[in-house]
Amino acid sequence: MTIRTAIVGYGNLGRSVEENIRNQPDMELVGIFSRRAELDTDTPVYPVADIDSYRDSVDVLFLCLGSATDIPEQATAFAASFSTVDTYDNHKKIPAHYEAMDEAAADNGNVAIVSTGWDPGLFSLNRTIASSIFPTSQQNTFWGKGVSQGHSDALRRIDGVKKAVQYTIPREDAIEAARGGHGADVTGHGAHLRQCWVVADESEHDRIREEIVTMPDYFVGYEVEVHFISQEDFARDHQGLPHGGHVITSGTLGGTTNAVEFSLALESNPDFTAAVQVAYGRAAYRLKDAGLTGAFSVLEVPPYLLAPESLEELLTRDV
Ligand SMILES: NC(=O)C1=CN([C@@H]2O[C@H](COP(=O)(O)OP(=O)(O)OC[C@H]3O[C@@H](n4cnc5c(N)ncnc54)[C@H](OP(=O)(O)O)[C@@H]3O)[C@@H](O)[C@H]2O)C=CC1
Ligand SMILES: N[C@@H](CCCC(=O)C(=O)O)C(=O)O
Repeated sequence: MTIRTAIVGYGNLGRSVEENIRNQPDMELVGIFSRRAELDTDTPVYPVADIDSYRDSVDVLFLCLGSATDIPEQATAFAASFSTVDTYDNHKKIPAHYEAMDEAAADNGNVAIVSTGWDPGLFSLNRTIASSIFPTSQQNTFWGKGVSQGHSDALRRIDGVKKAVQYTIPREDAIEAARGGHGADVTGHGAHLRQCWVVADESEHDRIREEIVTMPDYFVGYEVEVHFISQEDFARDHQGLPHGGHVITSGTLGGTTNAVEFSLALESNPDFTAAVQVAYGRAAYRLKDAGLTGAFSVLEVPPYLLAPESLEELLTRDV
């Protein structure tokens, strides 16, 4: 059995999904759908406007679009025609995204796995598992230092921005406080600096800075630095896409203090995010094959469905 996959949107994440699928034993890549006519790839490229004519030749469509504007505007139309897997990461709006994808997918007999990746994604799973272990717990999430693709995409959607990247920088003292069980006063907003490096014409700097610091969900409430630099400096200093972070949970059980920490250290945020997304693609295929439809979050997908191995093999190897 070969799962016939396709990609919509060919940026950092789309390129990493393409490369990842090449190494999957049970998947093939039918093509890439893009708004742009020409892409630098050997994979067949099709106009996204024609995507519906490929309904019968694609089992799972990977949505590799930006979360700031693309996914809210386009994702439900894709879910009406295909089983999909996305990495939508605007946390406040995930419940509404889930509901919209559920309706679009269920009405058309498809599966939509939403908000995979690592945060949301593997961090979400860990937050739920760790907090379920304790009757009461203290839980803190830290990101970085690294490139948030979601925040960088949001910067690039501002008119006049030619290039942009956003580094999320956590306060080390806040991480240590959480590890010591003293994270109660640590908030996500207070524990991170959002550092933006932007290329734009000088006449636009003031307006762009204002749009960044007032952007809801992404920047409001955080300490934000905005640095305008030249194309040359951007090309020299801001090509890497590392990231990572920690979910730290602690609680007391019968008078003893116990802690759980889940950490990621990623040399490439898109390569890792793509790897998670592709594994959930296998699950999407299997859920649909089992007759299920509608939206699923990572909390609702049994982990064995992610693996190419059989449940019997996993019981022997991993349990
Ligand atoms: N859940 C998680 O853990 C994570 C989630 N993400 C999510 O992934 C999303 C995508 O990130 P990323 O791939 O870095 O975003 P990009 O900005 O690289 O790509 C987003 C879209 O922009 C278009 N695009 C890309 N490059 C160009 C270009 N040179 N010129 C014009 N258009 C271009 C592509 O669409 P088209 O081909 O149609 O032009 C693409 O799908 C983020 O918004 C984030 O939300 C990322 C990391 C972790
Ligand atoms: N969704 C993030 C991954 C989690 C890190 C994060 O949320 C941040 O740096 O703000 C991303 O787009 O890179």
